[in-house]
Amino acid sequence: QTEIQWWHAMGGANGERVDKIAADFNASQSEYKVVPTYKGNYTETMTAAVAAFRAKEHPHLVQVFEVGTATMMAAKGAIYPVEKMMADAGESFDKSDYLPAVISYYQTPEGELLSMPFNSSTPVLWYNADALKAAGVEAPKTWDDVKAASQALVNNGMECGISFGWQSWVMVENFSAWHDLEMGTKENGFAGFDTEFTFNNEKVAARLDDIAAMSEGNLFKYGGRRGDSLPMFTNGECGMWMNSSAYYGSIKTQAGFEFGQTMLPLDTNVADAPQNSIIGGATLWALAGHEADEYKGLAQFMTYLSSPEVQAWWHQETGYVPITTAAYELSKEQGFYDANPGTDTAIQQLSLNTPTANSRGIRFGNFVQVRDVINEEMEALWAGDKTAQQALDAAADRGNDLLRKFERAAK
Ligand SMILES: O=P(O)(O)OC[C@H](O)CO
Repeated sequence: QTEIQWWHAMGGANGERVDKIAADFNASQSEYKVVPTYKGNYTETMTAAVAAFRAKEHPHLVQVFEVGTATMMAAKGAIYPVEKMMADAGESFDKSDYLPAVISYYQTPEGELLSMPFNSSTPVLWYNADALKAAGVEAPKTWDDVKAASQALVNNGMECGISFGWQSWVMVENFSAWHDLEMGTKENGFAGFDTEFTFNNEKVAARLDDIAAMSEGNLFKYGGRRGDSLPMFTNGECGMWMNSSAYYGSIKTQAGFEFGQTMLPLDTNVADAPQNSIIGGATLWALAGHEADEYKGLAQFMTYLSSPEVQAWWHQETGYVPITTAAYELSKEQGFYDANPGTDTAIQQLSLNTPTANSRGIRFGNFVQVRDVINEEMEALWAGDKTAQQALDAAADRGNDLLRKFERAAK
């Protein structure tokens, strides 16, 4: 049997689901064996793969989060563009089967698809339906609604109104896309690596200052950089939580209350209507330097993984979006959205309008490091050490240095 190594970043229940996908594929044929290995969180998995490539001990397939795209693209010689890999392996593959919001994020300017869509998400607003009902408020649609609902929740005895995680993704990257604001020049980096950040504008600053002010009386409570604040929501401390649609699986098993999800709130000072949100999550990158026969097995596995049945199952279990139209249609046919209202929020948000240059996505070099910088500066804001403008200006300056460093290295 030919082994195919798959490094991934899915811990807990999602790790078990990844194992099941591999095991089911392995049971479906006898030539190949996919071996999934959990390598830590997204950053750790990506770092491990880069180090392994240098040592020539790299896997065939690695899961990389969306902000690692520019870095992976620049790692010439290390990656095997998935579209080419499928063609070379003689595996039939049609890009148009996949969601445009996902495909467009992972294509070169010439239209070549670099990595295989697998677990794409988008941030949504999760709410404790029981708590909102008890406080006499509806699920919020605007930031004014969010503030009013937070106040009502706290007045009604809750410890906190709202929290969020992945704050650069939710409150800078997606806030910008949702309100059709530019995050950086050169079409958010898609038109070239010689780009500069522009997210330090007064609209983003005003919203973040307002959130910082909501710390008063715990209308807002900060709870960490990734999904760390999930328990604050599921334990019933905060009535609302903004984070990835992919927390669906965890919330379903951990929340002892009726919950719902709705679209990201609109800042009516910035726009009259939302644009569209952008994806997060990860895709699967084939790495170069293995045997042709192994890629043949990998290509077959890619086809299996993208099948409507596997994708619909993964989507319905996890809250990641169905990455193909067929998986979305199958989920509709299976009655998933009727039985679980709100579970199509992510896909609705992603396809709300034709994306603009501001809402297609972002492609910035060194963005994994830039996110650390944005996290640090936002934490200075939440701690009351900086105003939002000061924090954003510092993040943009430090981020621009990282962009220049990336540009120099890519030349
Ligand atoms: O929790 P995920 O997998 O939806 O990912 C969230 C962010 O997009 C990671 O960059």
